[in-house]
Amino acid sequence: MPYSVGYLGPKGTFTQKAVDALFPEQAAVSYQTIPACIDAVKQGHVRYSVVPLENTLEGTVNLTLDYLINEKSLKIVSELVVPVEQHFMVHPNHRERWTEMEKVYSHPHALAQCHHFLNNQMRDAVVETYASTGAAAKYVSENPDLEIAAIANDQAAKEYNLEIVKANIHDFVNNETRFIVLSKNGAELRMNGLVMEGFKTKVMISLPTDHAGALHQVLSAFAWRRINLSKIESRPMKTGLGRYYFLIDIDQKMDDILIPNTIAEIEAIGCHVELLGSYPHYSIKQKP
Ligand SMILES: O=C(O)C(=O)C[C@]1(C(=O)O)C=C[C@@H](O)C=C1
Repeated sequence: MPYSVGYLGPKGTFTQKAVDALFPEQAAVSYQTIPACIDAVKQGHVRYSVVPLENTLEGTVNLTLDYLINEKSLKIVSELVVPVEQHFMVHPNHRERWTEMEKVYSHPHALAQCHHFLNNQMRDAVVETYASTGAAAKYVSENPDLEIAAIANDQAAKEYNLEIVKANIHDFVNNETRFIVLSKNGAELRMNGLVMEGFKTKVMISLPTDHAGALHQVLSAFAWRRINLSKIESRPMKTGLGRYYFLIDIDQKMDDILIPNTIAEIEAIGCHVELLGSYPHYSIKQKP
């Protein structure tokens, strides 16, 4: 049955690459911001939404995580890692004079992935953030008279008829972004055309105040059961200085005994535990 999928647009974003790989046959609906994508699935305008969660060079996309923490009605149902290659592009009129562009636009994460290039080759240009790489490329194509450039991917260059004047300007190779699929119905989502690499379960834990060694006890509840964790990070609760949520990725699927018993042990210390999703993960490999 056809359905629609929300993503951080417009056309030509890295999120669109993730959507094309995950949902090649469904209608993709573009939203201008990550919160708009999350609201669209929450309000039932789309069945799923795809948003970026983490990048190799820049780390967590805090906006996504902070929204997710507060959206109790949504769950992560799938995950896809996509290679990220950033290119410097201008309107074809400026092809010969690209080093003289006055402004460079892109998503903050994309700009942060290209520090060396910007510092060495575009030192005098003003760097300005845009809601997405695709939106930056679109703006550059719509303003051929301005001396401006965008950092975006090859699909954006094609979509908006821009010229890539410097390819692969990201600071380090193996640049990848992890995207998650959100839905109201928390059922795991397996993708047909992709090879599944494993399962994850993401939980969010808040510790009791004034409980010495609480985090140690949380981690040991996983450790003595030999449950592998692949990530632990903290985000502010935004209720007072020094108050943080801990987000933990468990390297296996939710089961009937092991993970529920671990959660019960953690809750017995006075922690609050919330399940953000138990889902398969996939990746698109880097080109050799
Ligand atoms: O702007 C885009 O193209 C996005 O899909 C967002 C995003 C991000 O938020 O990290 C995704 C991948 C790249 O790392 C740069 C930007």
